[in-house]
Amino acid sequence: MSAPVRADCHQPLLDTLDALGTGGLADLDSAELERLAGRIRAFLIDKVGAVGGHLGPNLGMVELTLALHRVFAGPHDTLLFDTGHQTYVHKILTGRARDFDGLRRPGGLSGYPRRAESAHDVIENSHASTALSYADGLAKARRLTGHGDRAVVAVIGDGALTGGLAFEALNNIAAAPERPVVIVLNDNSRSYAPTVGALAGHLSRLRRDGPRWPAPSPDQEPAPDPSLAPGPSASPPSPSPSPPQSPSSSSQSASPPPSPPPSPAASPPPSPPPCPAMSPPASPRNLFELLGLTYLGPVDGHDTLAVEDALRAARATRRPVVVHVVTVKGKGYPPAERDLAECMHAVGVLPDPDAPPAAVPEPTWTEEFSTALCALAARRERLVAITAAMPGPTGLTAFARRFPQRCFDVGIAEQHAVASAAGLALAGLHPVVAVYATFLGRAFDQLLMDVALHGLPVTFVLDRAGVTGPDGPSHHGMWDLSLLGAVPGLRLAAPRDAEQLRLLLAEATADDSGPTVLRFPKGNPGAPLPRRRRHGTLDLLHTAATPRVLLVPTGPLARQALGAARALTARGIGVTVADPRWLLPVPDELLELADRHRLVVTIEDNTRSGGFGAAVTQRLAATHRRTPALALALPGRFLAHGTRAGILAEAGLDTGGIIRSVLAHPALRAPR
Ligand SMILES: Cc1ncc(C[n+]2csc(CCOP(=O)(O)OP(=O)(O)O)c2C)c(N)n1
Ligand SMILES: CC(=O)[C@@H](O)[C@H](O)COP(=O)(O)O
Ligand SMILES: [Mg+2]
Repeated sequence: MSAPVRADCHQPLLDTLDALGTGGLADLDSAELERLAGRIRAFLIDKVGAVGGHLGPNLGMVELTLALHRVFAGPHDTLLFDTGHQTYVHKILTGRARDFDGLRRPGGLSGYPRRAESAHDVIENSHASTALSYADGLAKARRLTGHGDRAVVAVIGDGALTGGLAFEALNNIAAAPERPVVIVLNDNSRSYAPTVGALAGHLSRLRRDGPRWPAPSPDQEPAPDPSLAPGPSASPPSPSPSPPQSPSSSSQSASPPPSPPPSPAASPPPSPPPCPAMSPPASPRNLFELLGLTYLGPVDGHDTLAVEDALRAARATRRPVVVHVVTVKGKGYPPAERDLAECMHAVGVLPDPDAPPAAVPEPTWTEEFSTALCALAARRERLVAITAAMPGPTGLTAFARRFPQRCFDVGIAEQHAVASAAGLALAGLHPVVAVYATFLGRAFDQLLMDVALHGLPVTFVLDRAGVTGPDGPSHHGMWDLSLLGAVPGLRLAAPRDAEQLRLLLAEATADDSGPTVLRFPKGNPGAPLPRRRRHGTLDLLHTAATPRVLLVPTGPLARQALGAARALTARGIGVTVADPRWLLPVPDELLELADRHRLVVTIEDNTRSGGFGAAVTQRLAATHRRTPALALALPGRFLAHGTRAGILAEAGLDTGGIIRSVLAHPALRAPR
């Protein structure tokens, strides 16, 4: 899969990586490590800036990942990365530097770990807060299968640690002191925005007041906490290195673990220095020690050797241990470090500073939602909004600024977001839960049993519904219609353009009968799609004197349906395009309209199984209607990363695909 390497400024890095071969990384000295880190950082800025991706998170991971690969030898040892968006350096160190020109592009390098790319990659799911659970399972398996020598290491961000699943795992990991797990907490004090909640406060105090690893000498000032930086600055102070610390608890020397076999990325690490086996201190100093975990840190995450020292000590404890690593998101790239909103968490192609300013882009679906919600909230005081650590990406930033008391960021905690929305609704408010469609799956039980069971008025706004594209299989929002179609009392709408988004949001937030849902994709709504006329609750966008085919698109796929309708009409086939607006439950008028056509074609960017088309087919059958129905949908498999347009076309959901599917249907060949 390696792309042809451009003879470019990164050749020294590529040469260094080639020379490292099997395990040379561990042999580099401090100066060589610093030079390598600088080259990797420049590589990331250049390559990610050219194609887009998670620049901020990965700039913060350079030294930490170098230390990880110097101490642990994958794939014999297992390195798990929570969420996985911060694994570009891991990929560079495991032989994939030459593939970065194709990062997140069709057929190119995934932006997340991918087992097909490397034996060093494990968790492909980009949904946060799962890595500690994998680690718990792996540690149990290693013990049962006699592979206790293979380290289990889980890197989790401070944001992902706010997810409930992470605490479920901690509860289990900490209960088994005999099962070693190395938990590396990558604490940059941010999710997208600054991480919220009591845990964030606790970590902030640990960064500021906690013991350090290594402990500062008596004459050394404690390292400043980058998250406490006063404000925009050229480069928030990174935690300064501090000298080694002897652990606080009673200590006896522990025999160093056997050296693991070499891996392509790292030579067998030198046997760690003898290090005291640690047990929880008599007086726990933090949440982790209260649970019985060994805690090492905070350690300066940009001092490779200090991190390495802490990781070796952690490995030597042979216990479940947390290594608290303090990093700076966007480290080493001032535009990212100065981006106080999101530290360039996820960027598109960075603009060429010498190029003329680009034209003002048209509003996105997210921006249209943001504007519409603020307008409604100004009139309806009962409206409150909830986000799971994504105020910016879900369009709640403006709302939070205008109505700070009515906007709640609960951290990466979708289940809590939905259950707390039930609480807000019980008290007479109307919560709007803004969440990516793919992440709602995590809170389906709360939606079903805490909101719908009680018939509570909560509106879910699902951004990134359908095919998202570059973020790969666990980011496409392609299951919500299947899941939500099963929820009693739930109403779901899909706006086809910005005007419908405004109208449907107003209708949804005015409905207090139970849960309502709006779904729209990533990208821009495009030009308005006016209706020709109403038909009951349906908007007819295209009509025919002698209609034969009824096209029923979901939301913005109306644009593709209209293109197909015009082409089919030109071939003498009468086509009606009906936009139901409210897709679920399937409107009765749609069934009646079907009676007047030879074929009903539903078009949805949801998986075929249990989607909108399945619901229409079910209702046609249940009402004894004979009009054949054809469901055009996404295939029932995980879809690799690519472009949104390319994936939709491959699924036959573009104009040409719709035309081909209609013409191929036998109902069109039957006598008129
Ligand atoms: C369940 C879930 N909700 C939301 C997201 C979107 N998301 C991706 S990365 C991220 C922030 C992660 O913060 P942290 O774990 O601290 O990692 P960092 O980016 O700071 O390295 C979020 C909210 C997700 N991937 N999964
Ligand atoms: C890793 C993660 O879940 C998000 O950062 C995701 O990459 C956002 O993608 P968008 O570009 O669609 O906001
Ligand atoms: Mg973070």
